[in-house]
Amino acid sequence: MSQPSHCPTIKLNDGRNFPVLGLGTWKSKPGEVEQAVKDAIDAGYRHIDGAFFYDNEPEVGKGVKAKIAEGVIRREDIFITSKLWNTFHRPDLVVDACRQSLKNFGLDYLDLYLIHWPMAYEEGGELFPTNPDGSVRYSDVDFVDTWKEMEKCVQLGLVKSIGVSNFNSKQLDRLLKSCTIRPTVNQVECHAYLNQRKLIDFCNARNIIITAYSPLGSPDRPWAKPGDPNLLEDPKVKKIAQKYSKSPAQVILRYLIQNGTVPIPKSVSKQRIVENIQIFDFELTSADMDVIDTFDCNGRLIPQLDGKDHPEYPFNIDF
Ligand SMILES: NC(=O)C1=CN([C@@H]2O[C@H](COP(=O)(O)OP(=O)(O)OC[C@H]3O[C@@H](n4cnc5c(N)ncnc54)[C@H](OP(=O)(O)O)[C@@H]3O)[C@@H](O)[C@H]2O)C=CC1
Ligand SMILES: O=C1CO[C@H](CO)[C@@H](O)[C@@H]1O
Repeated sequence: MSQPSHCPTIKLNDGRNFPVLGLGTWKSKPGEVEQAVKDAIDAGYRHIDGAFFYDNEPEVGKGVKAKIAEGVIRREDIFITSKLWNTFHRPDLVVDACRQSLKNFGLDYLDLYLIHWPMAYEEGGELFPTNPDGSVRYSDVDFVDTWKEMEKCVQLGLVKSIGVSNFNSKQLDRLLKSCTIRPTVNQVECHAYLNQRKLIDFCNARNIIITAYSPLGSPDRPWAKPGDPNLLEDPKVKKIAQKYSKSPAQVILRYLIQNGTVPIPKSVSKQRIVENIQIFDFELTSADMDVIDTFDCNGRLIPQLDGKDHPEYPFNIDF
């Protein structure tokens, strides 16, 4: 392999360094994700985005530990994120859920632990507890109470930083009013079709970093239909890419970086993993940024419709 790329970091509001690009792992299967993690570390990635829900934490952990054993990285060189799933929001379940993710990875601390969604689902059974009519059974646990236990995970030394995912501005404001430890990150869907300008400004003003999930438009999302718009095939993106001798994915990721967000593209292909980190050697002009800005169309691809009737469903307001 060629020389690994160097990935810059930004500071979280708790003073820790956060690599500005990470490897996504949703849909990366056991059997392929361990190698993907190893390839990513060899390519220079120092940030892996995981979640209990992705059902692959043991394999992700194997990849990380193999690279530590080889001496390529030390534990403190890599930033590992996991997320608390919706069925574990009840305060008595949070610390144990965190310990379970640690056990899955085979690690003794996480760098970042996020509340995956603001909605709580009924505890104690399947990840999507369903009624006979297919609707999900909700729980009325308040995420503010869940957050207190996230803070406990920090106090216990299980995690270094905590944050949220899929929270809207109102939910963040409510959390900020009652927290002791402020959320460092809000991980949300963010790409050129949903550029999240207002939420980015809102979070920046409160020193919260936006992690951009589905940054490439999640072309492998299970519900994608033939004919759905594909960001990577957009002729305007292709034209910009040609100008810089870069790929459409590299242009799209660079756009997100220049917007101050932290993209976490998923790939299990070594070639694309390498490609996706080769974005720190060029800069899009403001004219090219403006062209990509015009794509914004509230094009939400991950609507989590099973939660849509929950009082804390985050996508019923502007941002
Ligand atoms: N907090 C949350 O609720 C959510 C978090 N996430 C996180 O964000 C990550 C990324 O989002 P995700 O939805 O997976 O989608 P992405 O936008 O990262 O797209 C992934 C898809 O793009 C392909 N791809 C990757 N690189 C390239 C490239 N250079 N050129 C062409 N195709 C490419 C991948 O294929 P291949 O693998 O074959 O290369 C895969 O099909 C997730 O994996 C997860 O970690 C995602 C959704 C929700
Ligand atoms: O991270 C995620 C990946 O996609 C899932 C299916 O919609 C989401 O529930 C989850 O937020």
